[in-house]
Amino acid sequence: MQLDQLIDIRRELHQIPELGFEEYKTQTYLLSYIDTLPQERLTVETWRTGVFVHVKGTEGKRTIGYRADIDGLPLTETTGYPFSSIIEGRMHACGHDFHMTIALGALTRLAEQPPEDDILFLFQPAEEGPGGAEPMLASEPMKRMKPDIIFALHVAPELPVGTVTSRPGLLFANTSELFIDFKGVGGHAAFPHLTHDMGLAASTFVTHIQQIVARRMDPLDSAVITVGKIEAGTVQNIIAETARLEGTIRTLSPESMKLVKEEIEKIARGFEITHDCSISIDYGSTYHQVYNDREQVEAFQKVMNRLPYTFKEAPMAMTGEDFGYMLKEIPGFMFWLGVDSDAGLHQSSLMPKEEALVVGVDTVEQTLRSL
Ligand SMILES: CC(=O)N[C@@H](CCC[C@H](N)C(=O)O)C(=O)O
Repeated sequence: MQLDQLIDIRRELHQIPELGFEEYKTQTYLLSYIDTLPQERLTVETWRTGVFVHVKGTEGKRTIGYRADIDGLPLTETTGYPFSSIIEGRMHACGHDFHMTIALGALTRLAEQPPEDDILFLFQPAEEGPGGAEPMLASEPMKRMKPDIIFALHVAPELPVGTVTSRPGLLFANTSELFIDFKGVGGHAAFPHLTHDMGLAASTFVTHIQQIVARRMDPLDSAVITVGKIEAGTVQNIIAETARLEGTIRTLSPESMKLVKEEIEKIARGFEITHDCSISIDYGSTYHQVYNDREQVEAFQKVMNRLPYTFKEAPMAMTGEDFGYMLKEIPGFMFWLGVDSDAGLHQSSLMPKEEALVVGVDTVEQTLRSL
């Protein structure tokens, strides 16, 4: 499969980003592309808005799994691409258009020239939230076709095209979403002493919880608490009766996640007294850490040594990935693929270099044939 064909697919997928478990157009696109491939060795099954594609190998002694996530983000694109998102307020700002295109490219090559092992492609919904990997793993088709080894990639804007990185052990963090609702007494802007301002409570809370990382965590450990959305009040001259914070917690171990949550809850109890309000906390979805199997990363490195690309050891990152749930049950690994973009992941001007698509397809295809 040539670069120009991959670019066409990527651009078509880039135009139709959809949120988790709403990937209807994406699923239709994937199915109609897969339908154009030689079908002799393929079994295609849908699962919710995702797709499983099983490729029957010539020997079929093992099954190797490859997972591509398919959802977009709630973000308005500012790339200025002529093939920008046509879906209002949605963007492929985490490279899942690349992930899907690379999977389709590798699938095309394997459908045309069969591998020895059976291969299972998983086009997985809802990686950005609420999490598609865990339910897909528990699904009936997955139980029936469960791979012996599994891997996945993620685009890396900070790496040059042609560079691939990974590491044995911990690659990505434990994550937990964080939703905090404040309820107090609002009122007239001119009489603050008669109210309990939830705008003030929530904004102070944001700065207070940062002290957990600075003063409650072991400095040799690490954590991130990010509040990505703050909402309070209705108009400029009414003191807010309610406020809501939305964020995410990242830690290097499940134990540290427990600690951070306990500390947030302690601060919330204190705030209920000092700000005379009630606070409720919901942790939304949580993702298990991405922990790479040493043996599989070493096997992957050997594959990379045979390809005309550069393999380097990756540092750990505080990104989260629900692929961690798959790696908890199936030995395997995740790797970063360099795509060289000035703008980073989750930025509205992310512009990965399309030459990286071929690097991705070569890497995935050769790894599926040789692990
Ligand atoms: C690779 C990547 O960017 N993944 C997301 C996963 C989000 C998990 C969840 N919605 C949360 O925010 O905790 C990330 O933000 O790291």
